[in-house]
Amino acid sequence: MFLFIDQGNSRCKYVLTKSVELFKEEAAGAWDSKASSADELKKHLEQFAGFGVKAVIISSVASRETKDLFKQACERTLKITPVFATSTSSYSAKDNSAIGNSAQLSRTLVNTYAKPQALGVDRWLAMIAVFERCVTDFIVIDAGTAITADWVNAQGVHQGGHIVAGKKLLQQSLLGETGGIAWSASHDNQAEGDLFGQNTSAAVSLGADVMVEGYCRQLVRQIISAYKDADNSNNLEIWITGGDGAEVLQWIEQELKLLNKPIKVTLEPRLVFLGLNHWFSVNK
Ligand SMILES: Nc1ncnc2c1ncn2[C@@H]1O[C@H](COP(=O)(O)OP(=O)(O)OP(=O)(O)O)[C@@H](O)[C@H]1O
Ligand SMILES: CC(C)(CO)[C@@H](O)C(=O)NCCC(=O)O
Ligand SMILES: [K+]
Repeated sequence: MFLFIDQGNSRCKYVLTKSVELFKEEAAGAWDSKASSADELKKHLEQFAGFGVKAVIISSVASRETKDLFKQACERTLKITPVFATSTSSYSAKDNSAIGNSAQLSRTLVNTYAKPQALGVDRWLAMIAVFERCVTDFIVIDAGTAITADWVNAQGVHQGGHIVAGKKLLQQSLLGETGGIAWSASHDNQAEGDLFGQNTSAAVSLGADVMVEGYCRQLVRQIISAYKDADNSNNLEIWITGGDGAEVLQWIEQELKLLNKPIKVTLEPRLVFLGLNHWFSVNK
């Protein structure tokens, strides 16, 4: 069995699979990333002890210390040293005629960061997964604790991206960093209000909703504007993943409809895992 792990800022998600080639999920689940003391981590990993795990492959955006803690816990409980995926300067796609790639035998995804490893590995893996499934320009949006959007052209060159705070981070930054808001919110039993908050909790949470909706809609406008002079604006796909992907999909689709732009949008919750699987296929 192979254990694939996506260690995000809030949740640690896993997939167990018998075969890297087929990547069929035998089991999948998640736990809270914050609960990461050595003991708690050990408990989480012990659930895999009876599965005959041969390798542990991990995408982690955690700190060096948290990664080390994970490595030690893995070595103690499963007797396996996990392999951590890293962002690299390029990735060569498999020859895949199923997606219309018979003409271009070698396709390469290019990381344009001056320091390639500085690009979040989850972003890189999500790009790899889409690159393996799409031969046009694409945008990949990962809506997790942070929301990231990355733009890759048909030649495979990363054009850059955005990193924005997701809903929970937006709320935490207000409630955590400003004493007055936290004090006011501490008087709220529950959020009151529908469109506009009638107490602090609701004002902060409804505001965060509008921020995320606004970012998604404006992102679509920015993309459409970038393609306005191109005759190939239909040669663009949008791919979405992450815990809040379904909600982001809704805003993106509404905005595209409003602008009458029939761009193909795909929600694929497993993009980071699919990318991690491709990464492992070439790095094992
Ligand atoms: N079962 C769940 N538990 C917790 N959050 C969930 C769950 N299902 C969906 N979500 C949503 O997922 C969001 C977190 O997304 P995700 O799990 O992709 O983030 P993450 O683990 O922090 O990853 P990253 O740090 O890579 O963004 C939360 O804001 C929440 O709204
Ligand atoms: C932005 C996050 C936190 C998203 O999970 C992650 O990709 C990350 O830590 N990135 C490093 C910074 C960068 O990608 O430019
Ligand atoms: K993620």
